[in-house]
Amino acid sequence: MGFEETTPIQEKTIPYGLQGKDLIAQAQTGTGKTAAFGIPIIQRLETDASDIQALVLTPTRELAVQVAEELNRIGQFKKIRALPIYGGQDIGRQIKSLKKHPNIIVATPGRLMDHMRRRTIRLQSLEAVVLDEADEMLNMGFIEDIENILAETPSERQTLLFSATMPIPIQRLAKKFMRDPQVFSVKAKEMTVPNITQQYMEVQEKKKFDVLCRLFDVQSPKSAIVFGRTKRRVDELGEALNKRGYAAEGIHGDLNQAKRDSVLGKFRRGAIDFLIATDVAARGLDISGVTHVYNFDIPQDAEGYVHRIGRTGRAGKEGLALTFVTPREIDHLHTIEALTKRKMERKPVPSIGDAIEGQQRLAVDGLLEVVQQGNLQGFKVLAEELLGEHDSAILVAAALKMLTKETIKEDAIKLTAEPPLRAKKSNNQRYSKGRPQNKGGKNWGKPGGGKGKGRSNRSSSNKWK
Ligand SMILES: Nc1ncnc2c1ncn2[C@@H]1O[C@H](COP(=O)(O)OP(=O)(O)OP(=O)(O)O)[C@@H](O)[C@H]1O
Ligand SMILES: [Mg+2]
Repeated sequence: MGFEETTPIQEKTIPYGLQGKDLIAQAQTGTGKTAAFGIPIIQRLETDASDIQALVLTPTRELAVQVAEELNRIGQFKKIRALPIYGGQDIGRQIKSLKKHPNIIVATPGRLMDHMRRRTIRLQSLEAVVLDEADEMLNMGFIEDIENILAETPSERQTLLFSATMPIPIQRLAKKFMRDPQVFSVKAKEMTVPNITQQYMEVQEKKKFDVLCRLFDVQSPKSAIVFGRTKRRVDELGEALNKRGYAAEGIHGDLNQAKRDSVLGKFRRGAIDFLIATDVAARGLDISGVTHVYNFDIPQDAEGYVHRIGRTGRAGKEGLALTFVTPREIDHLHTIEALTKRKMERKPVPSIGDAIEGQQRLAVDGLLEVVQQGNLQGFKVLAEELLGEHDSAILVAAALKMLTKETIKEDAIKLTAEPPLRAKKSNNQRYSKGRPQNKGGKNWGKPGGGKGKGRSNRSSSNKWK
């Protein structure tokens, strides 16, 4: 897989995982938690057992697919097979695949329980259960389902909990169905990785859309995720961006699965530059090359913030996260900062002039790239002819004008306003109590390493430090 060394969380947890011990592991987004549970589980499994031996639960369908793919990559030479089981997919097809005896099931709770009721999945031989995004899975929405599922599994199973956020009350709750778990958690100060630049911008609700477009023009992100609060917001925003000529598509829970798959597929392939999403895409998704995350609407809480911005800056790469905050939401922003113990840098709203300048810069870059590629022989005669009749600076200026995206007309588009989010009472106890076991690996988290840009990141030897 091109991995050259373990990440800190892998180094800490794999030995315990191999011993079959229970674990609660909190480590920053994009630091390889999937392999941290996947490697020891796969190492311990028997290849020729016909029962399901391990179960991974995830909060979303897309994450189930992604985790199953990663487990299949890890287990390929041992011939371990992981099967994703999730809602929105044809159940008959799933039953067929289940008959081929996968070793590991990666499931969303609802569809799994459906199979349990039909007796098409039995969990009586399970060796290990993983809750990926454990705090989310143990949140109100899922807890009952999780309890029902765990009740059907052997009590001597290994239970592994992983997430980038693990509030103390959730850890306490989790211990009830674990056996003397080893806890690895990061200090609140290190909840986000340092390679994500965190900024915010104070913007009035009705100005957000124009400011977003200007930002796109100034920053020209290669690949960005824009998070909105509601499904309506995502729909409207996607449509509005298309009208302005940006390659964007939306993803949220009301779209059918085929649509969700196709949108995410296009984004992964780079066929669209902007993914507009609700929090359905906030957790776990590992899409290489996401350079920017924009919080068009401020997230509900600090956990949501950590996961959303964690879609960029993964595996040691750099990323930029920018959060819009309306004047009435400033307090809410400060409660998020208080929990992550990290300040976001305040940025001024870019002007139309900045946007135009950004577009012109982009045109210049484009022109210079073509110059560098060379192979212009076919145009040279024409060029010389033109230069005989016109001033050279005028000619280049005209070419640049043609290459520059037309200045946006900031009118016409109106999104339905979202009411401001109110700051909840700050709850600093959520992370600061208890003793974080984060000894060793002291360099991890400090900027300096992992600066290598571009594709070859996986082979730069100190990227995890
Ligand atoms: N030891 C390693 N060396 C290099 N790359 C790695 C290593 N382990 C994992 N990766 C890669 O790092 C990326 C992020 O991993 P992963 O998705 O498991 O992160 P995560 O910690 O689960 O993040 P999140 O909290 O967002 O779910 C993946 O592309 C994965 O293949
Ligand atoms: Mg993950």
